[in-house]
Amino acid sequence: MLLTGASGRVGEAILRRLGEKYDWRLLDREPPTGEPDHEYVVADVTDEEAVREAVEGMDAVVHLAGDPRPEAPWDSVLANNIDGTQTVVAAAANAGVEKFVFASSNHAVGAFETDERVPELYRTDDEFRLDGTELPRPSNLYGVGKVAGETLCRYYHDETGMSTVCVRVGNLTEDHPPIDYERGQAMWLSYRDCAHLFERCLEADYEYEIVYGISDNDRKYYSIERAREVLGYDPQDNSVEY
Ligand SMILES: NC(=O)C1=CN([C@@H]2O[C@H](COP(=O)(O)OP(=O)(O)OC[C@H]3O[C@@H](n4cnc5c(N)ncnc54)[C@H](O)[C@@H]3O)[C@@H](O)[C@H]2O)C=CC1
Ligand SMILES: O=C1O[C@H](COP(=O)(O)O)[C@@H](O)[C@H](O)[C@H]1O
Repeated sequence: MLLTGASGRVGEAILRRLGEKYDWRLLDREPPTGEPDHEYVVADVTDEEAVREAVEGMDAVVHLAGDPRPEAPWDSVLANNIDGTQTVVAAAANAGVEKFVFASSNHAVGAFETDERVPELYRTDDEFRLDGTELPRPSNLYGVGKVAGETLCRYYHDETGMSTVCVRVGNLTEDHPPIDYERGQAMWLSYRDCAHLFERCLEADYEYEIVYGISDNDRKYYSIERAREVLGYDPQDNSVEY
């Protein structure tokens, strides 16, 4: 399995629980901080030759690398998130990789959080839900880049049949949900559920999917039914318990 952006937070959550389970090849533009437990490629995801070599022989690719900042400027979104994703997904599809898992974001649909809907939307008794079938509605240029990534995944799935899942990740934090932040609590993804969700993305059978990546929070405006149904996602954590 190839894991891009392996040295970041999502990579850490995945490797902490799934490090032993799979034969990983890690890729990041930052060198490892210590002696890595797995093969480690230092490369930028916009480097076509390095990416072509990195996907060789891989059954699956988990693509996390990119600029994670909601306020990321366009030049960074364009290079790291759009060009980078195109480079990785194209290389994977051309190399015959079977499964491609893309870390999309809540910001692909963040503009559904209109002034009329918030803050009630973030609370337990509100019934509004996004389920992945809605049209994209990005809240910033970073979100636009994630929508582009989802569309690239759709295109390469249709071109080559590579199974592709876009996980609209909520707010990943370690140990407990964000404090004094209702939005973050409604879209909390625990480290444990994060690893489990990506594991299901590597194990389940699917064609092209968009799912939400959050824990089973009482307060939520993202449905996790599709992830349950198609991937067998069975989250254990809930921000209400903190
Ligand atoms: N952490 C979260 O709550 C959320 C994360 N995501 C997405 O998940 C992915 C991972 O996010 P985090 O782990 O939180 O970010 P992070 O910043 O901790 O990790 C990203 C990693 O990607 C690497 N990277 C960035 N650009 C690169 C490039 N051009 N080539 C090679 N490596 C590159 C960085 O060196 C870093 O190690 C990102 O795509 C982000 O947009 C989406 C929603 C929420
Ligand atoms: O996509 C992302 O979303 C989370 C949550 O967004 P926020 O605007 O509520 O903080 C963010 O923490 C993360 O850095 C980003 O990659």
